[in-house]
Amino acid sequence: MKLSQIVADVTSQGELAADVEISHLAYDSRCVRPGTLFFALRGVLVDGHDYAKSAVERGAVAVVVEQPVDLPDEIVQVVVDDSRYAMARCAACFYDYPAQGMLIVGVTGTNGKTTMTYLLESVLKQAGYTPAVVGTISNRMGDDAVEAEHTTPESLDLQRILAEFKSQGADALVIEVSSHALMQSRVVGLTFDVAVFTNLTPEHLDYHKNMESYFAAKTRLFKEPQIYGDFTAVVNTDDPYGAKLVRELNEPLSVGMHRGADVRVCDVEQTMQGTVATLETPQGEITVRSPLVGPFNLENLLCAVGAGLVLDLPITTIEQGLAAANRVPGRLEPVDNTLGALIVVDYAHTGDALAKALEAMAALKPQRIITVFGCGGDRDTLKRPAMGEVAGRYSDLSIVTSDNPRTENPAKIIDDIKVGIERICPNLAVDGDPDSVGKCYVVIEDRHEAIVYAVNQLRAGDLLLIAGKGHEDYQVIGTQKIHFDDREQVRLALEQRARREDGHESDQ
Ligand SMILES: CC(=O)N[C@H]1[C@@H](OP(=O)(O)OP(=O)(O)OC[C@H]2O[C@@H](n3ccc(=O)[nH]c3=O)[C@H](O)[C@@H]2O)O[C@H](CO)[C@@H](O)[C@@H]1O[C@H](C)C(=O)N[C@@H](C)C(=O)N[C@H](CCC(=O)O)C(=O)O
Ligand SMILES: Nc1ncnc2c1ncn2[C@@H]1O[C@H](COP(=O)(O)OP(=O)(O)OP(=O)(O)O)[C@@H](O)[C@H]1O
Ligand SMILES: N[C@H](CCC[C@H](N)C(=O)O)C(=O)O
Ligand SMILES: [Mg+2]
Repeated sequence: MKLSQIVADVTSQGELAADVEISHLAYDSRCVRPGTLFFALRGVLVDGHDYAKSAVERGAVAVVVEQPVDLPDEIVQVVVDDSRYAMARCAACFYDYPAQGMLIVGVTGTNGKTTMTYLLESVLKQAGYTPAVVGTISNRMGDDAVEAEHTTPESLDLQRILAEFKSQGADALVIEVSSHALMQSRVVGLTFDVAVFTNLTPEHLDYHKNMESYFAAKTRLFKEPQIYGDFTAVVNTDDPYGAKLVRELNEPLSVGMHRGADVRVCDVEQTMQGTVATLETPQGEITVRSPLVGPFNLENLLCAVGAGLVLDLPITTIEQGLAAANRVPGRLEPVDNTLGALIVVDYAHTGDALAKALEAMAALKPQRIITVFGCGGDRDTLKRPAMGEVAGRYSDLSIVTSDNPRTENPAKIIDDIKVGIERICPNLAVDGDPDSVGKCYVVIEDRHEAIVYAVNQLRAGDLLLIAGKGHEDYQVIGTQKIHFDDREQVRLALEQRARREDGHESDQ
């Protein structure tokens, strides 16, 4: 495709020094090959403009830059105000505007996005669509999935992924829109038919600095109709930031437990088997039956109903779609065992998510709650003491361990968590003595050992929550990614315990 065609939306024709043929787009110099148009992005760590020369050495024939760089004369430089915005527009053109003609549903908020995408995928399927799903777990159509690197892909990758999905028959997209994505124009080029705001609680404050900027980032999706479309927003007004957002929008659809919400709960019954709820909506009563458990999932179900209504889907379609939705991998996922305990793996990796998951579990009134968790490295450090405090408050025994330490020292991350947990339980458990359990914690840095220890503590009637990694089948230690799956680790620990106990019995 000619450069002039690709950049037509971001610059005027006359400004191009020459028109060249472009066969590939890239924003990372290491991915450049001959015939590439390279986008220089200013990053948090480095400035892509510093890599333009290296991109050219690898075969880039043109560059999109925010200021001219020192390059050979034959390299065409397209100067724009914002390279990320320009990249999104150019990628949409290069991949032949794959989002055009698709029904597009966006989900933003701190927690519940992935869960919502599974619910909405099922509702859209019920309505006869062939939806693609883009989010934290994977980018997929049905069961055909590619593991995701980010919750929301970089615009160039997103447009390429969408083009592939479209060629395979996708006519709808359900996409998680992270705050990073909105700050970095990753979803520019998509015009939404509906978007949902789930909630906003502290997370990613390393990047956004404070809650107001985080709120501003998340809500850009709803406040820039010239970019993202003039759709009706679905907002969870039980959340204080959701309540603030509805006051700032034109005729959104509010959902919540409270009487003032457009979609509200009249009646609900929740067990470990699922949720049955009757909702009042502007279109009449809806009965929700879902395998999802816990009060927070009722919020997610309300949001999904709201989105279905905004899309004008029949009530029976919404009901059947929600009933058919699968449980989301790694979200309150039970692991079978013969100990008479409930063992659950969950992706809670913020203070609020951990509180919501533990509240849901506490409602089952287990004998004791044992929680294994850590916090990711190279991420918001403020959530560490917050998660520590929450775990301490709800658990009889907390086992503090590593999550994905990435390039940080795991012991330092654990020290940050201890600041919060020690506000609640200043006592360290006496190692190995189950009777020491009672509002206390232990530190076991190795996550495998932590899970083994937790499983060995379990008695009938106990609940074990292993939080933070959910569906992840890896652990990032330093810059290495090793295979690690909490669910597998639990099974291994259960087998080990069973073998040991069998051995003891046969000794007697
Ligand atoms: C904080 C953040 O969002 N970082 C993302 C951002 O990085 P950045 O702008 O800081 O880029 P940088 O690393 O400084 O590099 C600047 C530019 O130079 C280029 N470069 C760099 C080195 C080189 O040799 N050659 C080269 O061309 C880079 O490709 C980039 O274009 O843009 C990069 C290119 O797209 C992303 O890879 C990177 O994701 C990092 C790895 C990351 O961890 N992001 C996480 C925090 C993230 O995005 N999370 C959200 C939310 C998660 C959720 O709540 O679910 C997500 O959507 O996943
Ligand atoms: N509506 C909700 N409110 C609070 N916590 C929730 C809600 N929904 C899910 N959670 C908790 O948050 C965890 C993550 O849920 P989910 O993956 O759906 O959220 P997400 O917004 O996609 O997260 P991420 O930002 O990591 O992509 C769950 O495992 C659960 O513990
Ligand atoms: N999307 C989140 C996921 C965090 C998951 C947790 N296991 C961690 O590694 O911190 C992030 O990238 O911050
Ligand atoms: Mg997600």
